[in-house]
Amino acid sequence: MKDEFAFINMIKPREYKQSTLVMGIGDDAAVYRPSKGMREVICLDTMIEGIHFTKETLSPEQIGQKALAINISDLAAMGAIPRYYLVSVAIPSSWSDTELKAIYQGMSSLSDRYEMDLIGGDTVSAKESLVLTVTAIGQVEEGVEFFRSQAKPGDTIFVTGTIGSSAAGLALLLKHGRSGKYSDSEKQLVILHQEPEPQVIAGRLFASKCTRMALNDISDGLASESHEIAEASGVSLYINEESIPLHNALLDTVDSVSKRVEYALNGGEDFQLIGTVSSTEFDELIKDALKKGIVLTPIGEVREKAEQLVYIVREGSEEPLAKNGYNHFK
Ligand SMILES: Nc1ncnc2c1ncn2[C@@H]1O[C@H](COP(=O)(O)OP(=O)(O)O)[C@@H](O)[C@H]1O
Ligand SMILES: Cc1ncc(C[n+]2csc(CCOP(=O)(O)OP(=O)(O)O)c2C)c(N)n1
Ligand SMILES: [Mg+2]
Ligand SMILES: [Mg+2]
Ligand SMILES: [Mg+2]
Repeated sequence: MKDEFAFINMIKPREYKQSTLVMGIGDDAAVYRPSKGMREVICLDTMIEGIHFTKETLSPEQIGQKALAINISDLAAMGAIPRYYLVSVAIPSSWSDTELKAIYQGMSSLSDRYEMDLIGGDTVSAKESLVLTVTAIGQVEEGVEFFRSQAKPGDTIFVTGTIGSSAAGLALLLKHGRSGKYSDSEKQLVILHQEPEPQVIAGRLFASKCTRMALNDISDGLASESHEIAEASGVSLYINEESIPLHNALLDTVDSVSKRVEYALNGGEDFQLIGTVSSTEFDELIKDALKKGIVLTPIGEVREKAEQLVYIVREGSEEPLAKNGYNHFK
């Protein structure tokens, strides 16, 4: 990196997509007009070299794409429409201009698909690891409140898509690296780790159909996210182990049933959504989702608060499920 300002000039968008933008990159701060009847939704997640990725697990494009995707995923879990994002990058000398450009290309290819604009950020040097922080801004209609605290006894617990693939893909990448030789199924798992698709269409469908829903995106694993819902709502969640949807590629690749379940419950980074909603609404929702190509799977039910927050139901017997999963300081 020769010059901070030349870098900013290089990554600066040539044009913006959002009509509410007043000032993008190039002033002290960005300015946009809020939209009537909508609430602003804002979140931030960081990815650090060595913790969230290495040069062996993700390509530079994938690092950028994933850093934005995990933030869009948090917006999706609030039912929001993605609009804007800001990027902070701390760059060590071990990263070339070409790699950095590719990181931004990864972000912009994803943001193009969601019509999001890059409207600001920060560029600093770092000693050892690359640190990439994305702030994402979205909007949701007044009244849509998909908070973790909204689960009620009798609700159906569901997930979008399949769970556990990302962790299985990561295990492969940590062993063989990005240029390892993979079977077709293994390759699918690797891609699911590297290029998660945030569930915006599902979030927006829920926002259009549901009045009350507890919703969370799965970054730390099903066990951890279900604990967050149970805790915030003051209820207990009962999850049927056999109902957890697994990708065919996971079934093909991992023989051990307990390993598959371990990936799904504690692996994390699937960036699918876990929700709870009244069972009558769920019956309608599952059909509406399918019309949009989204598969919702019921995986259990919410009950009155019991001794433990989350139970796993295996062959009819209920056992407490530990809040194991990704935890930065454990
Ligand atoms: N260092 C921090 N300072 C302020 N708020 C934080 C910090 N870290 C996390 N949070 C907030 O704590 C909540 C939970 O964070 P986190 O578990 O990272 O959420 P998620 O899994 O959805 O990304 C969020 O509201 C987040 O904004
Ligand atoms: C090299 C490498 N090692 C381990 C992991 C696994 N991993 C890192 S962070 C994480 C959980 C999600 O990250 P976090 O910062 O907790 O996101 P948040 O919950 O805030 O959305 C997982 C499963 C990885 N992706 N890459
Ligand atoms: Mg976070
Ligand atoms: Mg997150
Ligand atoms: Mg986390």
